[in-house]
Amino acid sequence: MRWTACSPKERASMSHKAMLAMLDDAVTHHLLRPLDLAFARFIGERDPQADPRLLLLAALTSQLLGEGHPCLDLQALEALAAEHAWPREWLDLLATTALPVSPLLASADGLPANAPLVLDRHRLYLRRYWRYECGVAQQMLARLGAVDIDDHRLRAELRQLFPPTDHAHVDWPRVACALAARAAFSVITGGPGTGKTTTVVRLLGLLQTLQLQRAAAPLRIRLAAPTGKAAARLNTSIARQIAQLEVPDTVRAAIPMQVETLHRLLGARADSRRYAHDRRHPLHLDVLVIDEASMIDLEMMAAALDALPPHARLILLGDKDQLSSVEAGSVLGDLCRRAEQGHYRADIATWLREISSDDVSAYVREDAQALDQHIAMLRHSHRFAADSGIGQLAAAVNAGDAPQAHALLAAPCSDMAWLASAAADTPLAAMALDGDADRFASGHASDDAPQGLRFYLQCLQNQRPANSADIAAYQQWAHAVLEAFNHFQLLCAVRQGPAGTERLNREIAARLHATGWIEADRGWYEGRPVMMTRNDYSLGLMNGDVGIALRMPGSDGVVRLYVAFPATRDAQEQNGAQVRFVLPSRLGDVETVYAMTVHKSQGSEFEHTMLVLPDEDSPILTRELLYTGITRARRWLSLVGTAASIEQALSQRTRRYSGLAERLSS
Ligand SMILES: Nc1ncnc2c1ncn2[C@@H]1O[C@H](COP(=O)(O)OP(=O)(O)OP(=O)(O)O)[C@@H](O)[C@H]1O
Repeated sequence: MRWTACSPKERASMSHKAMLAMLDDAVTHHLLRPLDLAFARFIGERDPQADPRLLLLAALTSQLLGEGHPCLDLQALEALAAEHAWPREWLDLLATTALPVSPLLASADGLPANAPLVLDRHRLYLRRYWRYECGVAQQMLARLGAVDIDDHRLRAELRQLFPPTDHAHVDWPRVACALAARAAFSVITGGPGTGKTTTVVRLLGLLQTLQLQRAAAPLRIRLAAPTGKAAARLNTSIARQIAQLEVPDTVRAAIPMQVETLHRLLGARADSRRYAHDRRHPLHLDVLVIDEASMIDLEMMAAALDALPPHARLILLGDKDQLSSVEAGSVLGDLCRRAEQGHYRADIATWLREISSDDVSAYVREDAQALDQHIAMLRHSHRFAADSGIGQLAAAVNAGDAPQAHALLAAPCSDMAWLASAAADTPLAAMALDGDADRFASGHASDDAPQGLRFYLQCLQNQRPANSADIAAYQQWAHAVLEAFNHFQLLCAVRQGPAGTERLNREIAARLHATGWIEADRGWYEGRPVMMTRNDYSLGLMNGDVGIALRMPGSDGVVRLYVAFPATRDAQEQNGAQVRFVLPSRLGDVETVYAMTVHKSQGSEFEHTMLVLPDEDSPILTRELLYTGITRARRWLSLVGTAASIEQALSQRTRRYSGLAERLSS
C-alpha cells in the first residue's frame, strides 16, 4: 500500500507491513534514507504489537538525527514537514490520537531502561542522544553555582590586567573574565578577531594568580580544540598572547601553551566510541579550555563533560553564529541563544560594577536565567577595521540585512571583491590559480596582495632544495609549501553541481596540468593537496588534517612521493621537526582540496578566501553557512555568487531542534 493511496481509516488500522511498504515508498522518493527504513523495520520486529505509527516516528527520528537534530520535536511537526516535504498524510497519521505505547518507547524517566526510543515531554529521541543531552545538561547545571572567590583580590587583579580607561563603554573582555572567575562554567563567545584568545589568556593569568596568592599548588590547566587545524591555530595565537601577558613569571610559567585535539585529550581509541577518560577515569586537571566550541557536537560534549572531574572549571570559547557541528547537536548555539541581549540579573550587574567598574545595566533582564550569568559576548572586532568590507559584510549577513549586504558588495572595497557569477571568460579554475587580485579596489604592494593557488605552487617549484640537500632542508621546504598553501583557499557551499567542490577540484587539477604546474591531474602527483576524511589513529592523523604531496628522497636515498603534513606539537617538541612525511599508499581516506566545503573549513582561517555559492536553490545555503564562509577570510574575501543566492542564504536559517536549552533554563 502506498501512503498516497490509504484513507485515514485504513491508516489507523494499518499493519506493520503496510506501514513499512509506505516507508519503503518514501525511500524510493528520497523522502527517507534506507537507514531510516531499516530502523523502523527493527522497531517493528522487536515489538510486533507496536502501533504502526511508532515505526513512522522511529523513521523520522532517525532521519532528523542524520541531519544533525538530536530529537524529533513533536510540537514542530508542521515546520519539519514543510522543511522536508513530508506528505500531509504523515502529519494526519501522527495527529490522530495519543502517542503509541510500547515497551520500545521509554518516558522521560528513561524507563523501560532498554527501550531504544525515549519520549521526553514533546521530544522523541534515540536513547543514546537522550542520554547525551541529559548528561550535558546535568553536568552544566552542576557547575552553575558561584565558586568561592575573594572579591577584593579579584578586583585588584582585574585592575592589573585591564588598566582603567577614560571611556565609559563596557569592557566586555573584562566582564568575561570577571564572570568566568566567579563560576565553574563559562562561555566566551564572539565573532572573528573579537579577542576570545586574548581574553582567555588573561583569564588564565587571573585564575593562576589568584591560586598562587593562596599559596596553593598551581592550577592544572589543559587547552583543547575539536580539530587538529583549530588546535594548531590556537597554539600559535596562545603562545603570542602569553608572551604579551603582564603577569609575574611564575604565573606565566604555569599557563600551558600546548593545545591538543579533544580526541587526544580524552584518549580516543580506534574503532571505539569510548574514550580512555570518562567518569571513572577523569582527566587530571583543574581547568579545561575548549576553543572553537561551535564545532563540538552533542556526543563529544557529553564525553568531555563526563571526563571532567567534578571540581574542574570548564571554559568554552567560540563564535555562536557559525555553522553548527557536523554531527548532531548545536551545543554552543543552544548555550548562547540569549547572549546578544546579555540577560544578566540585577545582582550580577551590581557585582560587576563593584568588581570591574563595568555598567551592564542595559543588559539586565527580568527573565534572566542562571545560565545567562555564565555567558559573555565580545562585541568589538580587532581584526577588521570599522570600514573593512569583510567585517561589515559579516555583520550584515548575521543580521540578515540583505539591502546592506548588497550595498557593501556593490561598493568598491580594498578587502572584498564580488563577482555576481563566474563568466565563461574567467572560469573559476583560472580565478583560483591567479587569486583574482585585480578585482580588489585599491592597489596592493606586489609582495602583499591577495594570492591564489599559484602562490604555493611557486613556492614548491622555486624553493625546492638541491638534490644533495639534507632532510632539514626538505623539512623547511615542505613547511614553507604548507604555509603558502594556507594563504589561499577556495571554499564551496556544496559538494555537487557546477559550483561544488567535486567539479571544481577536477577543473582546477585539469587547468594546473594543462598549464604545466602539476605533472598529472588524477591519482597521486607532486603538489596534490589532500585532506584526511577520517581519523587515522595509527598514523596520528585526524579528520580535517591537510597535507601536500612532495617528491623527495627517503632515508634510503630513493626519490619518491611523500605527503607532507604539519607535525603534531609533540613531534615538534621531541625532534624539532615541523613537518611529517607519510607515504601516499598509507593514506586511505583523503580527498583533493584545491576546493573544500565551508563545513570542512570550520576552525581554519586563510589570508585570502574565495567563497563560491551555488546558483540554484539549495537548502544548504543558509545565513550561518555564508557567515562561516565569509569569516574564514583574514584579510581578503572574493565572493562569487549571484544576488539571488546571497538573498536566499540570508533568508534561510540553520535550525537544530534540541531540548538542551530548555533543560538548562531555570
Ligand atoms: N583589547 C584589545 N585591544 C587591542 N587589540 C586586541 C585586543 N584584544 C585582542 N586584540 C588583538 O586582536 C587580534 C585578534 O585577537 P584574538 O586572536 O584574541 O581574537 P579571537 O576572537 O580569538 O580571534 P579568532 O577569530 O581568530 O579566533 C589579535 O591580534 C589581538 O592581539
